[in-house]
Formats: sequence, C-alpha cells, structure tokens
Amino acid sequence: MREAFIEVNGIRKSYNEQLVLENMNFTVDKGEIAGLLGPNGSGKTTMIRLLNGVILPDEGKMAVDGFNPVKDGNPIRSMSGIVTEGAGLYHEMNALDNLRFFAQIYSVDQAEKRIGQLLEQFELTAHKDRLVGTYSTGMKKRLALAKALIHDPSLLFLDEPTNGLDPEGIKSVMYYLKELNKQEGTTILICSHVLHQIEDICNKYIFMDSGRVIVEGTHEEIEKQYLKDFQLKVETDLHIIGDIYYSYPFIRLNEKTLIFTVPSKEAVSNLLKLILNESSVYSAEILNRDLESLYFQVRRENK
Ligand SMILES: Nc1ncnc2c1ncn2[C@@H]1O[C@H](COP(=O)(O)OP(=O)(O)OP(=O)(O)O)[C@@H](O)[C@H]1O
Repeated sequence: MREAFIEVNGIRKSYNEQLVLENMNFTVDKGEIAGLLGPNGSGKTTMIRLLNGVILPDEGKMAVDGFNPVKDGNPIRSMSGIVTEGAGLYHEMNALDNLRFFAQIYSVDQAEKRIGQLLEQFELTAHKDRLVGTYSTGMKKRLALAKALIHDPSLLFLDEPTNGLDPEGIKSVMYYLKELNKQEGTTILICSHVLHQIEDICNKYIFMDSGRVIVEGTHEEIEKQYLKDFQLKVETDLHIIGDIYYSYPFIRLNEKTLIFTVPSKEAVSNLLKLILNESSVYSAEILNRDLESLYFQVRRENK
C-alpha cells in the first residue's frame, strides 16, 4: 500500500491520568493542506507535538515522510517548520537577530538574502531592529511564521496561525500559505477553530472530537456524507404564501428573500426554473454547505 506523507495509526496519548487522544487515525498526502479541526482541548496541539517528536505516544504508530517521530525527531524537525502558541522567539533580541540565530541552527544557505525576503514578505523590514518583546501579538505571529520558514521546510505544522492577527494580517498570511503550497509544494497541517479562515486554503479536513477523528475528507466528500438537504436563499419578486412551493418547504426572511429546503443539488436548478417561470431571481445561494455548517452537522451526528 502507498504510504501517505503523514500517517497516524491508532495513536493514544494521556497526560498523567487524563486521556487526551484515544484512537487517532488519519493521513495527509504530500503537497496537501490539511485542516485539523476540533473544539478547545480536543488534543490538536498534542497531535502536532507527537508528530514533531517532542512528546511520545502511549500506543500507536506514526510516520512523517517515512520517519518515525518516536525515534527520528531530529530529521523530522529539520524538514519541518512549526508555529505554535508559544512561538519560541527570543524576546530580548531583535527580529533580525532572531532570524539570524535560527538560520544558523538550520545552516541556511545565503541566510541574509533569505532573511531579507522573509522580513519583506511578512512586512517586518521596518521593525527588524526592534526587540521582539516590544512587538504586538500580530507582529510576533508574523515573525514566528518567518522563523518557521527560514530553512524552506517541506512540511509546516501550524497551530492556530492566525490567532492575534487583524483581518488584513489573516488575509495576507492565508494568501502566502496558499502561494507557498502552490509554488513549493509545501505540505501544511493547520490546526484551527476559526473555520471560515481556513476554508479557502485546505484541500482536506480532519474533524476530531474526544480524542478521535470523527470524519476525514475533502469538503465535497464530507458534504456528500453529511449534508442531507440544502438551504437555498433566493432573492426574488415571487409572491407566494404558505410554507410550501411545489414540493419545496420555505420560510420568508423578508419581502424579497425566501429560504427553501431542497433535497439535493440537482433540485436547485429545478426549483429555480419553477420560480423563473413566474418571476425574476436576483440571487441564489446555498447557506448550509460552508465548512462551519458542515462541522456542526458532523458533530451533531457524532454525539
Ligand atoms: N503538558 C501537558 N500536561 C498535562 N496536560 C496537558 C498538557 N498539554 C495539554 N494538556 C491537556 O490535554 C488536553 C488537550 O490539549 P491540547 O492543547 O492538545 O488541545 P487543543 O485541541 O490544541 O486545544 P486548543 O484548541 O485550546 O488549543 C487539554 O485538556 C490540556 O489541558
């Protein structure tokens, strides 16, 4: 069987008496951007630390590009970049010296050039001589990303990478990650509970709860498995009363907006044709297929 870039099989992990991961199973292929999603305390950070070889599992097997994190933490850490809450930056040093320090650890070629590029990319050039301790949370986050990327890693572990960033910052980091993935083929495992932020960049999702994976797949696969009906919001001049139009139940949001329940994507065009026969349609949008709606649906069904 073909091995995935990241393989997690039957991983169990507890801290003292507290069982955090009960039976984790998932894979991430090379070049994918995978979202590891779960409520606070569900063990996402623990999973990243296990894959990085920083902590050890009680049971189960893992592989990262063929390396076993239990024995081969060093090669895994050399090929990967990691951004966690703590960030691991030196606050009493300026940004430039922080990056120089990490460039030296990873023996980065043409370090000054690479540092210059990253400072520019994360809009820190003007602040490169300031002590990191005086940085805002968002600036520290951007510097942590620069640090994680200093050695051109082929794998990135990102734990809540957008915490503390303003909307502009979130947009630019997300854009950068997408470009990095496209141009360099960097595999990215990203933990988050801000689902709409990662929706545009992930190829696949791993939803976890209570120490196990409850669903794993692409947006389309999860949608197919869990979405039983579609809530279609239609802006129209159609004047109807009651709560069913042909066989489609609806509620009225306001004078021009109706929300229909339709059983399949195919039924969407059928319904729109019926409305268009009688009236105008200004817009139509499926409301409940975004990642957050799917996530809550999956969690409800796995309670
Ligand atoms: N070093 C540790 N020692 C003891 N307990 C720990 C340790 N690290 C984490 N835990 C506990 O393990 C559980 C899972 O924590 P973890 O940080 O992995 O979850 P998470 O899904 O990343 O949460 P969040 O979304 O809040 O970041 C929590 O109950 C936490 O208190």
